[in-house]
Amino acid sequence: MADQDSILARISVNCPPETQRVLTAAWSHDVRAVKKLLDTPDKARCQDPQTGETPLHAAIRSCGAPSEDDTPEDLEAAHKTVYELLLWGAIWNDVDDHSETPGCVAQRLNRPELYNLCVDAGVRAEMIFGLLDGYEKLSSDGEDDDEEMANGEAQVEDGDEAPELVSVEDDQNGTDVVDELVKEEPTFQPPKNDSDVDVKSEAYLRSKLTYSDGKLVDDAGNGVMMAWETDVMRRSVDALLPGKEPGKRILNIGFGMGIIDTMFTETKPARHHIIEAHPEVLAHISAPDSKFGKAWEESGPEPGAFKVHQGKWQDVALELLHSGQMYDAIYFDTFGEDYAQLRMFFTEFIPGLLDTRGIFGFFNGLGADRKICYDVYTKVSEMHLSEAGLDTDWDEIPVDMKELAEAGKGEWEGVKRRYWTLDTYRLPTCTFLG
Ligand SMILES: C[S@@+](CC[C@H](N)C(=O)[O-])C[C@H]1O[C@@H](n2cnc3c(N)ncnc32)[C@H](O)[C@@H]1O
Repeated sequence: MADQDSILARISVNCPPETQRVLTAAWSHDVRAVKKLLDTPDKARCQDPQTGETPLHAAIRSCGAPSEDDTPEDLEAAHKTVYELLLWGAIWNDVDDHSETPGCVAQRLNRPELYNLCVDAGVRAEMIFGLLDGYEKLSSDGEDDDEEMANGEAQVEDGDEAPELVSVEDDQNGTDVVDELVKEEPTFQPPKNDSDVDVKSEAYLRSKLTYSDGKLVDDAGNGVMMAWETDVMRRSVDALLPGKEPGKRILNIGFGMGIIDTMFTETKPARHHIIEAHPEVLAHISAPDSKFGKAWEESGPEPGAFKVHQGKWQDVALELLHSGQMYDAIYFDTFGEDYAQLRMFFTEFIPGLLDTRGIFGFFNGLGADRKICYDVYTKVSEMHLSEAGLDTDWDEIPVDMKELAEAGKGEWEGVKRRYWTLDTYRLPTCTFLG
């Protein structure tokens, strides 16, 4: 086992004794001790303040890579420990000081059974978040609560902070004010990485964009669209229009560099609608040398058949829905929006806009900066798609990582965030069930 994975390297001398006890029990797969120590979810979520090791990391890491010394009993004990920790609310995606989640450790050590337990825990957690999200929207002050919670989670760096002096006031008689020394436990500060950049839709739609060298980049340096995705776009067109018969009705959401729209025009559709919201992309579309300007719109088989709808899809698609438009192929690829928006498109728009024999696809970049997140989101999106009455086929496409392997280099030169890190793209093809 590499040094960085040894118990000495992972449980630091600064680790509070209670956390140390849970980590050590998890590390040695002592299921009885783990059960005894875990009496609240907090315990299953404890972290070494220096290494960020959680009991879940410890239980997986201590297995090491598969070896001849493994016995079925060891593996069963490891499995049971991980299961017990998850039962007690251990968090599937906490990262340690090497920016690894427990699932990343299982993947690196080639422990697929433990990796799959982490994926399943991730799916459960994200499905529950999805439900809570839905309920939050019903509450008028949900957003404030969220903000307060986020602010309240400020973390203490390192273990050398001075104990904090707090005043405890007795409200009953208003007189008894006691100053108490409260020793705050040090907490782990996860390392910052480039995937922490949070792009917000409204800010993106106001940002300045640059088209250059096979890239569309916003003013914060985020890659909005990149030429390396051309193969994914080609395969998406193949999946959406098998046989490439002319005369299909196509809706594409998000123009970007116009890569997929150019491919769609080659199939000679009867209707080709594009929805785009960014003013600079729209200016690019209507520039004199654009293939999608006025002349293209006027070249459609009937007025309005070829059209760039200006505005956010949330508004435009609603109008299309209300006016009874239907499509044989719909593709969705926006930028700066969270998964909740995509899910809303699945459940609230696809059933009305897609012909019963139509095909829907989307750019599947969900969680693509970490394999376990990608695997979790594949399952979560498949479940939400089936809620919308859709059956999903996933086609695995190899991605040539030669020019994509290192942040800031190759294709990523001039791009802040490496939003893709995986050598396989999972392409979704969705059709109505039954
Ligand atoms: C990743 S690019 C699309 C790339 C495209 N598939 C191609 O082949 O070039 C995303 C596009 O979605 C647009 N967009 C982002 N949010 C949007 C929204 N709410 N409504 C409509 N378009 C949006 C962006 O401005 C951008 O042009």
